[in-house]
Amino acid sequence: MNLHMSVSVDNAFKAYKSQTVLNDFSMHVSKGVIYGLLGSSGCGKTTLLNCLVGRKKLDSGTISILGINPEIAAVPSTYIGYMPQEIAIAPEFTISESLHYFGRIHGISQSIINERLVQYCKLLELPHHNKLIRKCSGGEQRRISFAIALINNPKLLILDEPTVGLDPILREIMWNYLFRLVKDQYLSVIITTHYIEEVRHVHKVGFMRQGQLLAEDSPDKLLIYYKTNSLEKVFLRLSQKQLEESTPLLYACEESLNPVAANTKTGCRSKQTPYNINISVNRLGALFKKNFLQFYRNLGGTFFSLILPVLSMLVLLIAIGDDFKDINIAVVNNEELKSSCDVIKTTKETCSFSYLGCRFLSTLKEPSIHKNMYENTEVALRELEKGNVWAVLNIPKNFSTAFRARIDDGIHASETDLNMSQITVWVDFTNKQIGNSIKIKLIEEMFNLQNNILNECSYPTAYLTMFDFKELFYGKESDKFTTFLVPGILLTVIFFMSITNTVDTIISDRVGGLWDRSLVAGVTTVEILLAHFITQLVIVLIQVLELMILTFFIYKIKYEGNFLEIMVILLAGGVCGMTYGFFVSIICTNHSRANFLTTGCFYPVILISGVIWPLEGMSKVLQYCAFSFPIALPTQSLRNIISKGWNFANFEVSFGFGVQVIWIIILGLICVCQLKSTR
Ligand SMILES: Nc1ncnc2c1ncn2[C@@H]1O[C@H](COP(=O)(O)OP(=O)(O)OP(=O)(O)O)[C@@H](O)[C@H]1O
Repeated sequence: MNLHMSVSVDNAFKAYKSQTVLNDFSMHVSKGVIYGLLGSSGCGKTTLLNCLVGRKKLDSGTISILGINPEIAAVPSTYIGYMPQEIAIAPEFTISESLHYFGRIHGISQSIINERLVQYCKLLELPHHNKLIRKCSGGEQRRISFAIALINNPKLLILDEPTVGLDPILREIMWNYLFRLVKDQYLSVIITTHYIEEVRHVHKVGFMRQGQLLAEDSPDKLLIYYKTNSLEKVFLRLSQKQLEESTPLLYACEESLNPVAANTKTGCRSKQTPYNINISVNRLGALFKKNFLQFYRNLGGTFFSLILPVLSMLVLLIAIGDDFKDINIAVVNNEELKSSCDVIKTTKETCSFSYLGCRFLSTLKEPSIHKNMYENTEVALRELEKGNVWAVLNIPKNFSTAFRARIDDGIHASETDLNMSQITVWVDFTNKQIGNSIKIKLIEEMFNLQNNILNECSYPTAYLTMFDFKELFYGKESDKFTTFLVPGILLTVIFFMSITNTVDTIISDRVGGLWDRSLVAGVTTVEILLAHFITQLVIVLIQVLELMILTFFIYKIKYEGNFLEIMVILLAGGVCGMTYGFFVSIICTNHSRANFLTTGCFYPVILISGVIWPLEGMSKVLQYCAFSFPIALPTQSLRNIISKGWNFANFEVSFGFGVQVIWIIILGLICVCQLKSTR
């Protein structure tokens, strides 16, 4: 180990799938120097820096940072100050909150952070410290990012293109400050830049091309060696030489011959660092504050999380499940003139077999049925054909007398009487729900009319009645379709809201680089996941409570079972959605992919999970598929608690809950494994 070395990289290889990005790369940075890493776009500079700070892992080769091999032991995060290429600060933070967030992660006291905040604001000409990051200009954001890299007074500063977007005066200020830090604090700096002449005065430059280091030395020595006055020309000459020789070429100063480098051309795969499960209250506190600020400063997200679930449920409760209204039907009453029907309204109903058509029609009332009287069946049927009515009723001429004959003569009734005592109905079944509702309504009303007449005449009512429907244990005939829908919709709303919230926050952090920057600053993956988990759990809890208050207390949907058990199933649904959200955020690298994966599973889940249509109406294969989904069986559990009053002691309830727990465990494990293997 060379104690004068700040960073040594030896024989590094790194590939993304088939593309080799670092190809036998070696580089050496002494303590107390500024090292300018130069290279064309896409040559692997950022990849190298990511490997140095632990964001990525080498496929083979060795890295030593301040004498520590990060493959063997973690480099203390307080040693390194890191400014990534992306801004990597939460846009919802203010400048002050950004510095406090990273300072707190590094374990720096509030008073010191405040001191440094004042110092950096002055030095880097930052706007007022209460200004939101999203309202700062690109150059301001870059300077804030630079200040964050300095907040922990690091021994090694790694800066990925820090001067992009800065005006020459600010660039000058930044460079002067770096030279002062190196002089005063014996700090080492690795800096990448596209502006080659910018590094003219650094202590050492490294030229990188196609994953290899072409040369590293002081700019002066390189200029003398290549007999030119421009570093740009040096780079061009080196590049040409590499093309001509097409073999690794290294013009190296004596430092590159250090013993570590010479002895470590192992070519073996890097060892995985053990998964860090340390949890610090300080870092968790910083993460919670970050999550809270991101939540409440994001008005759209807050609205989405807290108002939308209630709105969705409200729409369901108002729009679905109520009885149909104003269904137009056409009626042809051949029995009597229309005016005769008015007579029976004032006539006391006795055992009289007259105007039965009118009596039947008087039971079909507004608001559900709207009757349109016609004198002629052909005209009525034409209305059905035109789609103006949903059904046509034709009451025969001798309906009442034939009805009496049917009752009196029983099986001896003539065929004519049997036919004449039947009302012919043509129904438009293109809308199954409406068609069936008309059918059921007509059958029910005819059943009531028959019973009334038999009662008036003191005949036994069982005479014409083949079924005696009774309500016993569960459910009432008067229960609306909403009662069936509520459990599934509650679970689905919670499940998908939870997915969307989780995906939105995590992907934003990952894409913006904040996740990785926090890791480099010392936060562990477990802490990030735990902080997200607890924050999301609080949001899910609020969502569950507002949905339950709306459904069961404001809209007064009856629930037979235990309120707390309903809450447990809904919370588990939320956690299930959250773990699926974690999974989506980990495997997707951007918002649009995550959206496809989230919305892509919405319809299959909602359609085949028995939320809208009973599972019994599906094929067996589909039913088994649905059972494995995180919504189907839990919906049945919830339905059993709400409608039947069952509890967790009942297998039908606990099994659905078990499915949720299994989903949570499996998805959680996949997330942890995926996070371990993605570097
Ligand atoms: N996660 C990734 N997956 C696949 N390829 C990647 C990934 N990250 C980088 N690359 C590819 O690796 C190569 C080197 O990328 P890198 O960002 O390290 O280059 P760079 O030198 O920093 O470029 P620039 O100066 O433009 O930022 C590029 O071709 C890039 O497309």
